[in-house]
Amino acid sequence: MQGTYDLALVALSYFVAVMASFTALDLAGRVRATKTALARRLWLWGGGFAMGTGIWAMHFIGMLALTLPMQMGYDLPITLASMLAAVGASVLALKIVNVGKLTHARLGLGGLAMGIGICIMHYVGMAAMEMEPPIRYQMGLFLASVLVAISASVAALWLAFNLNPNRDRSPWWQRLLAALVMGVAICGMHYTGMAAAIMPEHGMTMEASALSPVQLSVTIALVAGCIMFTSLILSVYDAHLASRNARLADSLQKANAELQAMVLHDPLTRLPNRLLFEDRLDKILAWARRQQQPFGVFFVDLDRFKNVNDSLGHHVGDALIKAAAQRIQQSLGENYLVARVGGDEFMVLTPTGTDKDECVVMASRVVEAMAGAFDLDGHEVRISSSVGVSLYPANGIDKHELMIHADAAMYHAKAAGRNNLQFFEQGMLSAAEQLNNLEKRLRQALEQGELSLAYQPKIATDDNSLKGLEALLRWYDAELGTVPPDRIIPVAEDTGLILPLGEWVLRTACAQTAAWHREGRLAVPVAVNLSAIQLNQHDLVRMVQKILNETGLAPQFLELELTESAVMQNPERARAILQELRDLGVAISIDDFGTGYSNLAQLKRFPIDRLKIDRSFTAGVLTDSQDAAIVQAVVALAHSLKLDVVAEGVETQEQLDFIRALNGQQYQGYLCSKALGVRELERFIDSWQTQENTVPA
Ligand SMILES: Nc1nc2c(ncn2[C@@H]2O[C@@H]3COP(=O)(O)O[C@H]4[C@@H](O)[C@H](n5cnc6c(=O)[nH]c(N)nc65)O[C@@H]4COP(=O)(O)O[C@H]3[C@H]2O)c(=O)[nH]1
Repeated sequence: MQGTYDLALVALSYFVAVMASFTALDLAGRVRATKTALARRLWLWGGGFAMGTGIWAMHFIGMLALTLPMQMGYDLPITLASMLAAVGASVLALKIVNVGKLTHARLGLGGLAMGIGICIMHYVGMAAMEMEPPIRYQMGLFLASVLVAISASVAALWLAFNLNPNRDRSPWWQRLLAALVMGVAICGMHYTGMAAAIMPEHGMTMEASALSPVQLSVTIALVAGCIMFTSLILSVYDAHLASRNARLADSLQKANAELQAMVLHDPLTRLPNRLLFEDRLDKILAWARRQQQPFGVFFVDLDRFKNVNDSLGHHVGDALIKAAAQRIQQSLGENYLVARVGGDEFMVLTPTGTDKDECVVMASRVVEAMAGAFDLDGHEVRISSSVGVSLYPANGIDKHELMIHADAAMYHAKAAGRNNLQFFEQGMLSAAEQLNNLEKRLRQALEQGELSLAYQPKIATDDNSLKGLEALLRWYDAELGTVPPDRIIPVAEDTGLILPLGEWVLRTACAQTAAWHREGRLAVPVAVNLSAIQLNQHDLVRMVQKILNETGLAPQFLELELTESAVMQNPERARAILQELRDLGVAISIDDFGTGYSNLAQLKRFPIDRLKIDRSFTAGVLTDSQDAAIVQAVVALAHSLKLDVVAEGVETQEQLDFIRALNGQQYQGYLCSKALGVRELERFIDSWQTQENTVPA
C-alpha cells in the first residue's frame, strides 16, 4: 500500500524536530555552566524532556503528513510508551556527553544512545498503529534509518558540544547548526523508517479505544510546543540571570579592586600608603638578600609644614602636600617608590642596586626640588625638606631597622638646620630620641607654666639711656637643664607648638611691661621675637590687638622682631601683614640683619622701623675687615632708609665705640647687660639710674 505526503506537514515536522533539538541542546549546554548539582540535574532532565517530546511530536506530525488509503488510529498506552523511550534516550545521551571531558568514545556513545532512542521511539510509535495484518519492514532501509539516526546524532552532538571545547557554553549559532543536523537525524530516521515500512494492502486499524491521527497529532504538537516554549523561555531567563550575575560579578570585582587601591593608597596624593610601602619593602628586602644588592630607604619630612597649614589654611596645606608629592616623584623618576606615610612625611624606596653614592645623589635631588617656591592657589609658599637615608645592608638588615634608621637620620637632618640630607649613623638614634623627648617636655612645660622670659636692655649709644627691652625665652627643665631658645624654637616650629608658645611670650612680655609702666618703674618699649610661622598665622594681627587690649600696653610700647629670612619667605604677604601691624601702632624691626639673603630693593618697601645688626658681625668688627665693612654698609643703608640701627652682641667698649662712630643709635650686649629675669632687671634699672644713666619712667 502506497501513501502520499503532505509537504507542508513534512516541513512542519522538520521544524518541530529542529526546535526540539535546539531547546534540548540549549538546556543541556547549561549543565556545564551551572555550579550546583540540583540545577545541573534539572537542566539535564529539562533538555531530555524537551528533546523526547520533540522527537515524539515530530513522529506524529510526520505520520499526519502521510495519507494512506485507509483509516488510521493509535493505541494510547503504546503511544505514551514511545514517548517515554524518546525522553529516556535523550536524557541518557545528553548525560553521556555532558559529564567530564567529551572524548570520542563518549561522543559515540551519546550519539548511539540518542540514535537508538529516536529509533525505538519511531518503531514503538509505529507499533501503536496496531495494524492488521502488521506492518513489515524492508531490512535494508530499516538499517539505513538506524544508521541515519545514529550518525546524524553523533554529528549534532559533536557540533553542539565539541566545537568550542574551551567554553562553558557554545554560541547560539552553533547550537542552531547542531539543531539543524539533529533535525536531520530525527526526520531522516523517520522518513527512512517510513520508507522501510511495508503497509499491508487493505490493512485495518482503529480500535474503539484508539485515537484518531489528527486528534493525536494536534494534541502532541501542542504539548510538545508548550514544553519547548516554556523550556526556551526558562533558558532565556536563565541566560539573562547569568549575564546579570556576570555583570554583578564584574562590578564586584571592580569595586574590590578599588577598595584594595583605597586601602593601600593615600587618598590625597594617590601615592602608596605605609601599608603598601612596608609590603614593597618586604619584597625588595627578600630580593636584595638573594641578589646581595644594596638599596636605600629615604625618610622625607617637609620643614615648617605646620606653618603653612595653620597660617594659610588646610586647603593650601593639602595643595602643598600634593605638589610636594609630585615633586618628589618627579625628581626621582618612576623606578623609585614614593609613599606618603604621615601628614607631611614621605618614604622612598630605591630600586635594588642603588649604592650609597647614588642614594646621596637622589636624596639631594629631593632636597633641591623641595627648596623651590610653590605657587598654591595664588600663594607663593617656600618650604624645605629634611631627608634621612638608611642603606641596606649597611644601616639595617630588616624592615623596621631600615625605617627607624631613616627616620632617625631625618631627625638629625632637622637638627642640623633642616633643608639637608643625612645618612644614618649609629650615634643618631639618641639624637632622634632626644628630640622626641624635648618636644614632649616642652609641651608639658608650656602647659604647666614652667617657661619664663628674660629681658635684655637696649641702650642708646649717645647718652647711655635705656631705650627698650628685648624679651627672650628661658626654660629650665629638671632633666634637660637650661634649654637655649635656639634649641626650643625649631622644635616648637616643627610641632606647631610655636603658635601657643609665641602667644604666651607676647602676652607675658606685654603684661610685664605694662605692669612696669603702671608701677612707674620705666616707660620703654618691649621687643618680642616672632617666628616665621607666627608671621603666617592668619589671625596674627587680631591676636596682637587682643593681647594689647587685655594687658593694657599701649601699641607704641610694643616692637616685633622678625628675622630677615622670615620676612623674605613670602615678601608680599609679609609686607601686607607688617603694614597692618604698623597700622596698630606697633613697631617692626628686622633681626639678624645681614645673615639672610635680603633683596635690598624689597627692603625699602617694607614698613619697618629698625634694623638689628647680627651679633656675629658685631663680634668681628675689630678683627675682621669684612665684618666691619658689612656693619658699615648696614648702618649706611639704615640711615638712607631713615631706619634706626641696633647693634646686637656688643661685648666690649671698642665694639661700642665702633658702632658709636658710625652713628648706630642703639646697642644690646653683655657690655651693658645680659638678658635678665624680672627681679634682676628691676635691680638693673635701679643701679643703672644711680650710675647717672637715664631710664625713662
Ligand atoms: N654672645 C653674646 N650673645 C648675646 C649678647 N647679648 C645678647 N646675646 C644673645 O643674643 C640673642 C639675641 O636674641 P636674638 O638675636 O633675637 O636671637 C634669639 C631669637 O632669635 C630666638 N628667640 C629667643 N626668644 C624667642 C622667642 O620668644 N620667640 C622667638 N620666636 N624666638 C626667640 O633665639 C635666639 C637666641 O636667643 P638667646 O639664646 O636668648 O640669645 C640672645 C641673647 O641672649 C652678647 O653680648 N654676646
